[in-house]
Amino acid sequence: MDPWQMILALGAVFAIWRLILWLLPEPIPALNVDASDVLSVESKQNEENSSFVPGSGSGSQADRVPCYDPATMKYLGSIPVTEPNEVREIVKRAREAQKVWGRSGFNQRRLLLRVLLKYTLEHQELICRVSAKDSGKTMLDATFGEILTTCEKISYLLKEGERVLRPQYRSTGMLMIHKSARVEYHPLGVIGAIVPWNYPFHNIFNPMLAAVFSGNAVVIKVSEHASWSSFFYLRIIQAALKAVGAPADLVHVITGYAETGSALVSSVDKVIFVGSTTVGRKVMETAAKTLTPVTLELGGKDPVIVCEDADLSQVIHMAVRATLQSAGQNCAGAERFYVHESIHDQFVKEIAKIVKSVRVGPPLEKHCDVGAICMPDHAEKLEMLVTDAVQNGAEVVARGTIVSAGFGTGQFFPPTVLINVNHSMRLMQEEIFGPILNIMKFKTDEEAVKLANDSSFGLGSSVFSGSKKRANAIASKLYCGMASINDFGTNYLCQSLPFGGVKESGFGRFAGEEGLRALCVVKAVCEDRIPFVKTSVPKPLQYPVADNAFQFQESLIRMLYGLSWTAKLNGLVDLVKSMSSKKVAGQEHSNGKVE
Ligand SMILES: NC(=O)c1ccc[n+]([C@@H]2O[C@H](COP(=O)([O-])OP(=O)(O)OC[C@H]3O[C@@H](n4cnc5c(N)ncnc54)[C@H](O)[C@@H]3O)[C@@H](O)[C@H]2O)c1
Repeated sequence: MDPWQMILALGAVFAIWRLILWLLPEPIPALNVDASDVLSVESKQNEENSSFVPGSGSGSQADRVPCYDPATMKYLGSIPVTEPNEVREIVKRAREAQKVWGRSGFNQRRLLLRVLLKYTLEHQELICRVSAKDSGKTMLDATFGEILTTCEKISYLLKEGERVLRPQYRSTGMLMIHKSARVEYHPLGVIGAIVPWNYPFHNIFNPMLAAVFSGNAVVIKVSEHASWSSFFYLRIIQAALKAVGAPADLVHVITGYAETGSALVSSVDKVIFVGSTTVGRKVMETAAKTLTPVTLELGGKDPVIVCEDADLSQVIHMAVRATLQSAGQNCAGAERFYVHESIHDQFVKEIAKIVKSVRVGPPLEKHCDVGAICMPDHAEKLEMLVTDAVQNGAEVVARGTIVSAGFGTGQFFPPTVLINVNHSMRLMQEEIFGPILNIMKFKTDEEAVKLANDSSFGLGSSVFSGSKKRANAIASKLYCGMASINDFGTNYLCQSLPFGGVKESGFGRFAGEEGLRALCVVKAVCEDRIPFVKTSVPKPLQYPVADNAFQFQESLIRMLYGLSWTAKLNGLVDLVKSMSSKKVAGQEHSNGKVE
């Protein structure tokens, strides 16, 4: 065999080996996560059957967070509050862990995500059941908001995360043509995430996945209204960290109230706050003291515009899911429907028919379409908003049925359809966060845009029309962070897209390239591109500067930025002249005297 044949044969063996490696699935460790505490709650509850009365009874002290199932009001136990000094200690530990993790390669980070994906896929039912117990949602709502969203996020990070975080080369322009310019994305350090209760699993996994993939540590403050599930979900993450050899202190979950959240804001390198506008303002105030950067993902009042040429058979079902998913407790839920007057009655009739058939109740005990309202007293607030609207001229055209009798004393609100609403009503101004479908008529596209923009929020939006051109034209005029054309909420399932709002819906973006890079120190780096070519200070500009230094600089600027070739040429001629001038290089000043 001659040397060339040898090289070719070796090349072929190597290529086949790589192909086999590529075809064989990478072994992914299976996790052994202890779920005995969350699983045993049900049998314990059946024995004790203890109901929880908010503000009283076991575990309602300030140093414990009482937990209960909002669909049955059965007591689940209590979780200790993380005190501010403990928060600072936890952040310190996370900081040490991050120093190690920050040096990890993308292969290890991807393996961590694959391990988590495998566990999630194999334990969908358990994860959803635990979430349903803690937040009162149905298993179906949990598969959408907890599992589907999390799997999509992992899938995006696996496919595109490394590309997004790799150094990005930028143009230099004529002036710096001898340079190479790039942006590097380095981990910020410790990310603090303060999250609400509406999706207990996803709200922990969402910031955690992005933070650890970008090389950060993360400390997540969960809501006092969904703390019970958090330690089980944390155990999944801890088991995954261990399986891939990552530091145990990389991810923490803390529990408690405002004081705990405040302590986190002032200890970390960046805060992702997901919650109400009122608390978002407080978080920003605290962050201002330490100049901690914040991303605020706040409330919404998303409009849905339905034009007369829309496919009604599609829109109807979309509209109901957009309002009833998780009993309407979604930041980007449909809160205002603007329907063209020519199809208004038909739209209302079909929506009303569906909503009348909807059953509301404890989702783990009875077959229901809609689960509980998580926050105590919120069902009463929803009823009060409906009453206020009716007193001001609105009409209730349909309500769902509560089927909870005999199955618990949970917090339920029947899905409600209202027409004849207007913007003077509280229900069209405030974030509802419940299963209420408000429908208003519009005549022209301009009117629809005006109505949709008449809100203090600006998170998501939807436009339905048979004409894509028309729908896009309307969507482009909406002042908000996200728009779905002929669909609802799909932006969040395209994890390549940034998620976030304007006005009282907050600022900064989560998800997508923007969200991932927002967890990084964005470092601009400039270096020589051509070997042996360096920047040197031209003679006239060296200290002590020449008398004609200004003329030199002025000619240079004209040469570089002149608006025509003749102007550039003129600049060049003057530049050469100024260089050859006798007054170059501060010769008159060389004795150091001022003349
Ligand atoms: N835009 C989004 O991505 C998004 C997603 C989900 C929910 N939300 C919004 O969340 C709200 C519902 O959730 P919620 O009722 O749990 O919100 P919330 O604002 O009452 O609480 C959110 C979190 O902030 C903590 N907190 C309270 N006071 C604090 C303080 N002073 N400093 C620091 N942290 C503090 C809470 O303990 C909780 O963990 C709705 O307005 C909804 O629109 C927004």
